[in-house]
Amino acid sequence: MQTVELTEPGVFEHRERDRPDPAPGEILVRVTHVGICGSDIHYYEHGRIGDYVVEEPLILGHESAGEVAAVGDGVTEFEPGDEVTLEPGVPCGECARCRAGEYNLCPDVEFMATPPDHGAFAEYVAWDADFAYGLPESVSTRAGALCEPLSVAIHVARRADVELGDSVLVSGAGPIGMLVGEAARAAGAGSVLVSDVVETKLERAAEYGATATVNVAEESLTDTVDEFTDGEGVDVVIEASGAAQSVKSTVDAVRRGGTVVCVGLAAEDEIPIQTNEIVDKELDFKGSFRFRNTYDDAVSLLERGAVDVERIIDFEMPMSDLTAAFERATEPDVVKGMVRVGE
Ligand SMILES: NC(=O)C1=CN([C@@H]2O[C@H](COP(=O)(O)OP(=O)(O)OC[C@H]3O[C@@H](n4cnc5c(N)ncnc54)[C@H](O)[C@@H]3O)[C@@H](O)[C@H]2O)C=CC1
Ligand SMILES: CC(=O)[C@H](N)C(=O)O
Repeated sequence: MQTVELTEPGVFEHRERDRPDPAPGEILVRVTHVGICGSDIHYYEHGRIGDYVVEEPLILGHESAGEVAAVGDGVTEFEPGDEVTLEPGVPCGECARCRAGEYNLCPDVEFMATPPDHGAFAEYVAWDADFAYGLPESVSTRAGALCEPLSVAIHVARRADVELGDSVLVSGAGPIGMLVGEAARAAGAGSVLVSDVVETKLERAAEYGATATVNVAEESLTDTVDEFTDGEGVDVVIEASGAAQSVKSTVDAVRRGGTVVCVGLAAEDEIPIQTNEIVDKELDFKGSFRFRNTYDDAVSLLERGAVDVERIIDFEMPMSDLTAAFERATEPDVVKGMVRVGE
């Protein structure tokens, strides 16, 4: 089968590998669509993310969907021809965090496209059937591939305990911020204010349903939030940019007794923050990491039309042009690039 592998920063090589056989409990999936994630771009440009270093050729891509080509022994829930989306992390199932149900925090998780685990820019992937989810006819594999970033967003909305009518500030209008806005609305948020520093991203956020937007490179976030909430502060802040200034400003933007959830990953290891304000305002200040138990709900949101992931996709290119697709995905206006695998 054809694969595309990152051999060094900025270099993809097209290679032939043996098609995998599905082991007992696995399905073999003919991959049709893979979204390009910011982490794929980071590996492509830098060959590493923190301690995860690409030392051997690595197949990137973890936002994937396709068609079942074969099933391994013991798999009864799928048959060849079914369309599926793949949850990219398979946890150990045995550690304390897995036993507690927090499997997204498993230290031994095998996560696609995270060295040394390969991802989905390949014609076929053999994957644990328990981490595959059937797509109904109304949900395409192109949309189904984006159950992954949608899952990140659903988990964030759950961590934030978004309640009916809540005012929510989402910082960062990349794919995660866009989908967080959608998940917050689906959870009942009354209003969603989106901040960014790129005007075109804010225009996209407004088209996508943001109640209001603020360009924090040009306007004061505090003044906008005050105006938006009559000086109260928002009920929930979701930090989805990873920008240090944005992380710091969460504490000012949220109301007393409100909730801040950080999903963005900062370039810095440490960001100074007003801890006394967190105490004085009695904030719930949380992180959100990947997702757990979200895929069924992500598929259901797409099936019901409650979330439209198509609107964040800027382009689709074939895997045979993966370098061009990655270069295009780095353009500042682009929110999400999609790769078509196979015919
Ligand atoms: N915790 C988790 O499980 C996950 C975390 N991430 C992280 O979430 C963040 C968002 O992911 P993507 O949307 O893919 O990234 P992205 O880079 O596409 O989007 C970030 C957005 O933030 C904007 N931004 C930059 N400075 C800003 C500021 N001061 N205020 C407001 N917005 C600002 C950028 O213009 C951009 O539109 C990244 O840091 C990523 O690493 C992504 C996936 C999972
Ligand atoms: C979930 C992601 O998008 C990210 N690549 C990660 O490794 O957590």
